[in-house]
Amino acid sequence: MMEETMLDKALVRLEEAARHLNIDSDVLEKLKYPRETIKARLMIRMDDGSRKSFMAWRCRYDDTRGPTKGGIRFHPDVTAEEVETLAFWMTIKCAVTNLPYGGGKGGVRVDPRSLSRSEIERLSRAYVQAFARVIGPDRDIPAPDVYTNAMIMGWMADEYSTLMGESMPAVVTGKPIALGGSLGRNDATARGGYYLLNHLRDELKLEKGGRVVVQGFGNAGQYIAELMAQDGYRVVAVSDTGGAILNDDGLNVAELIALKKNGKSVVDLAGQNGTIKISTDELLAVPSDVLVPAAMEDLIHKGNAASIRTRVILELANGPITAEADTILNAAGVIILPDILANAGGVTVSYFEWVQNKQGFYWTVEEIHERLRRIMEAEGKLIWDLAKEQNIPVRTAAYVHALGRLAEAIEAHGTQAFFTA
Ligand SMILES: NC(=O)C1=CN([C@@H]2O[C@H](COP(=O)(O)OP(=O)(O)OC[C@H]3O[C@@H](n4cnc5c(N)ncnc54)[C@H](O)[C@@H]3O)[C@@H](O)[C@H]2O)C=CC1
Ligand SMILES: O=C(O)CCC(=O)C(=O)O
Repeated sequence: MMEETMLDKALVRLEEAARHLNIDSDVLEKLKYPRETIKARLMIRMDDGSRKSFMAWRCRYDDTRGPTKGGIRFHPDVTAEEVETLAFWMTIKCAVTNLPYGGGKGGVRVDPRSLSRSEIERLSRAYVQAFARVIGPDRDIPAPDVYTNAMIMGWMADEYSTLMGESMPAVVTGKPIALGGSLGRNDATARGGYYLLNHLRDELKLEKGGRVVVQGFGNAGQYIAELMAQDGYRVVAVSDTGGAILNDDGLNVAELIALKKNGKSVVDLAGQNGTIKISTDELLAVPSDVLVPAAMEDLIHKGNAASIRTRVILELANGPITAEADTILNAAGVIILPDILANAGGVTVSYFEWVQNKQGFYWTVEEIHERLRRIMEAEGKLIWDLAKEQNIPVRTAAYVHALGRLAEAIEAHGTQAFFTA
């Protein structure tokens, strides 16, 4: 028997949602496979004059609802299958928030920490050269993800514009403001999750002063810690690849962010003002009101799920909880606000950036925040109410919500031909 792949495991959640809807079997057949996954070997010149090559992928999973959209990840362990699974989640996520997009994702197998800034620039430009026929402002629109950032998106947009011979900022989102980026994209993933949590605060019985634990302290993790601390929550434990720290009186989030900006790990704060170093598994067992996974997939699994002492999980990471762990946590009464809803703020503000680029007319940060808040609250509440009405986990409700929209679009398309790679 063939081993179940990461995508197979992700699809189980879609199949479960389909049981709550009366949809044509064609819909599931269409959503079970990526439309196309392209791979390329990127060859770049290193600073010492040598050449080095890196595997890279771009997956356009489904474009029924619009151009495919999703980030590019630079990570030493990235695989084609991971990229396809992340692109599948993007397809569902864009339908959750009703953005006019399908789902895509990209990856380069590289440890960017081992490259210089100019090597990363050459790699980013090589990615665009390799995938120039795949991406495009009305075809497939990349954005940042793990270990990529605004600077990289700026290089990518610039390379694409150079290749096409005209300014095309709408090909990539998450760019620097000076190159057509949107105000509010930097903290959008965390802010969207924060608006959702805040809107459901009464239902979740959350109170100011509540304890927050954050796994992963990058873009999503730092901003959620900052927003929650500003709102009176106590961020008691955080982690990164260097390890984890705990302070029951609350960590100094601003100090931690400054530390990270200087290229250090959160564990470098251990030993100061009652902050202690703990293991990454101990982090999950720290009692909290809200646990925020903001690192990588599958870090919460059947081996550590039972140790988790929290009431609410806000999934800012994509796919941080395995299906087995999900079952354990649901049985324990932990409410999980799932990735496809909780972290949709990032792609939502990416959509705003794309609209602004196409219009050539830019919005204030207040307008961005207000539009983001409205979407997160409206979609979040519909999903929450569906979960209560049907007595199903919020994750299943989010899939049902998205699948309804996808089914409508797939059926409306009729017998559109599609090809798999
Ligand atoms: N950046 C964005 O706009 C969006 C990101 N996401 C998801 O959020 C998650 C985090 O992404 P970003 O914050 O953008 O990445 P990032 O590259 O800014 O930060 C990743 C962080 O995770 C930490 N990390 C990695 N492996 C870890 C481990 N095993 N244990 C603890 N910490 C670990 C790293 O040290 C780093 O602090 C990913 O799942 C990503 O797909 C989701 C939606 C949008
Ligand atoms: O901003 C975007 O377009 C996509 C962000 C992303 O990769 C994600 O939501 O996982």
